[in-house]
Amino acid sequence: MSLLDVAQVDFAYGRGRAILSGLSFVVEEGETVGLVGESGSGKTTLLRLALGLQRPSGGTIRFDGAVLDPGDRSSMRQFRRQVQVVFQDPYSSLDPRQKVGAIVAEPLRSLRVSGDHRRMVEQALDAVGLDTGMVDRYPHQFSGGQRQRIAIARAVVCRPRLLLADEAVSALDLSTRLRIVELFKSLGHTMSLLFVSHDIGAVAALCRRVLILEKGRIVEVGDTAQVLSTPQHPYTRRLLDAVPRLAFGETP
Ligand SMILES: Nc1ncnc2c1ncn2[C@@H]1O[C@H](COP(=O)(O)OP(=O)(O)OP(=O)(O)O)[C@@H](O)[C@H]1O
Repeated sequence: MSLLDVAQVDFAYGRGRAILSGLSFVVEEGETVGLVGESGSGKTTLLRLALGLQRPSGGTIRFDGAVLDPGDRSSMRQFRRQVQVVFQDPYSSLDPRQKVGAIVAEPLRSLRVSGDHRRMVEQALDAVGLDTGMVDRYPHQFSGGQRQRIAIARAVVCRPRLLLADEAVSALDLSTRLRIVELFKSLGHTMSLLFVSHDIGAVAALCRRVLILEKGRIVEVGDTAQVLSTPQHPYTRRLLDAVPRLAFGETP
């Protein structure tokens, strides 16, 4: 049984045009999967469906074998503990009025997780390479890369089984991006990761498998090294030609 199982999913906003069509893929427990596509291809929409924030117009999404039902509040609360997300912008995603400790503890409070929250926050900060003494500081006292570490600490504090990352390194400068990619790599040892990015270099460094999304359809899936070295679909070839290849080291 796969951890996340997206089967024949279609989606449209309201009565609008199809945004996602016939999408099928899985993310296995412990796997790191990249999702690459141009702006507007439907990446964020797909993540919203995987988070249960939107309901598919057709098809099903299963998490750990159970169909995701955004209308079922108690199963959604269980689910939210297991699936967390990191967004692109480390500036707008953190509440400037809250101290780091409160920000990172927020999922523990809202999901009513029992246990020693202070200790869990310290463990999460430690996991993302931040000093635990930073709990009493405010987001504006940190750089973009550190803020993204805070956002990642908040996402991992309740030890999710699946982490969704939506362009989570795209707003960072190159050297910071490399360090955050390394952080995701280390987190990938303890959780599954669906890493959405138009940054093929970051995907190559992080993800063993990659899905290529064009206008809401998956046009290519495969081993990242293979897809990047011998792309089969013309859209993948165009994407690779258009994106500067960054020196991210070896594919895993
Ligand atoms: N709330 C909405 N209502 C109607 N259409 C929307 C809504 N949100 C997104 N769309 C449309 O859905 C399509 C896919 O958008 P989405 O944000 O999922 O793409 P994306 O691949 O994540 O793009 P980007 O990389 O620019 O964020 C776009 O054409 C967008 O205009």
